[in-house]
Amino acid sequence: MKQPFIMNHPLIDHKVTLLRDKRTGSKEFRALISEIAMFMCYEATRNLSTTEIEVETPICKTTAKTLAGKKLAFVPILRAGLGMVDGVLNMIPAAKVGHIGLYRDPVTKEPHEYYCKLPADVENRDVILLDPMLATGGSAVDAVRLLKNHGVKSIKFMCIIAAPEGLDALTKAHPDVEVYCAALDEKLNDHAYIVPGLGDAGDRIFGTL
Ligand SMILES: O=P(O)(O)OC[C@H]1O[C@H](OP(=O)(O)OP(=O)(O)O)[C@H](O)[C@@H]1O
Ligand SMILES: O=c1cc[nH]c(=O)[nH]1
Ligand SMILES: [Mg+2]
Repeated sequence: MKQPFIMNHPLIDHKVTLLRDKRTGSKEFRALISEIAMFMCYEATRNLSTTEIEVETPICKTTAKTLAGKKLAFVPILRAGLGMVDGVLNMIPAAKVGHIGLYRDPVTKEPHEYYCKLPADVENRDVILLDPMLATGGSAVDAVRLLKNHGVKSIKFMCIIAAPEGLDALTKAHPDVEVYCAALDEKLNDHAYIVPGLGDAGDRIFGTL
């Protein structure tokens, strides 16, 4: 089983603290989610393969690295995952974007799928699944299953805050998926919200509190 990659970086910790603050309004919240996603994308793409090409600088000809290998797709889990999309696209503008719509039933906490639109060639792409919150893990487990049912073989999951329960569920169900998170919190409360967490990410991004 792969260990989750916890960002552990002062700039990210600072931004996550601002996200947690209940006084942070939607405009700033959205900007912070996007910035954190951009930083995280840097780590999640660290092992992309490169190849040498010839390039002529104003000084001389040389060989230099360029991205090689498979193409990427970002797949946000609606709604909250949408907040991470512009940050990661800032880093990799050529990536395709798929969407998986899931909402968590407020009573059972089980995820329900309501939308799925993926790039036609998704099975040939490295997919980075995006959702700021990994709580019980139900939504992430289902989203990864959906991607695998579409033939995707290489999947990374990027979240901003994870609960130990969600990490456990995701790594048990999908041990092949690498997980990147900005912060690993303490636990879930009786309503399956992350403690201390940041509240409901989707509602805070879209102002639907
Ligand atoms: O790990 P889990 O227990 O499944 O919980 C995490 C899910 O809950 C939230 O979505 P929500 O259902 O609130 O939908 P929203 O993004 O539309 O607000 C969050 O964005 C995750 O998708
Ligand atoms: O703490 C939580 C749990 C699920 N979804 C959220 O947005 N926040
Ligand atoms: Mg929500």
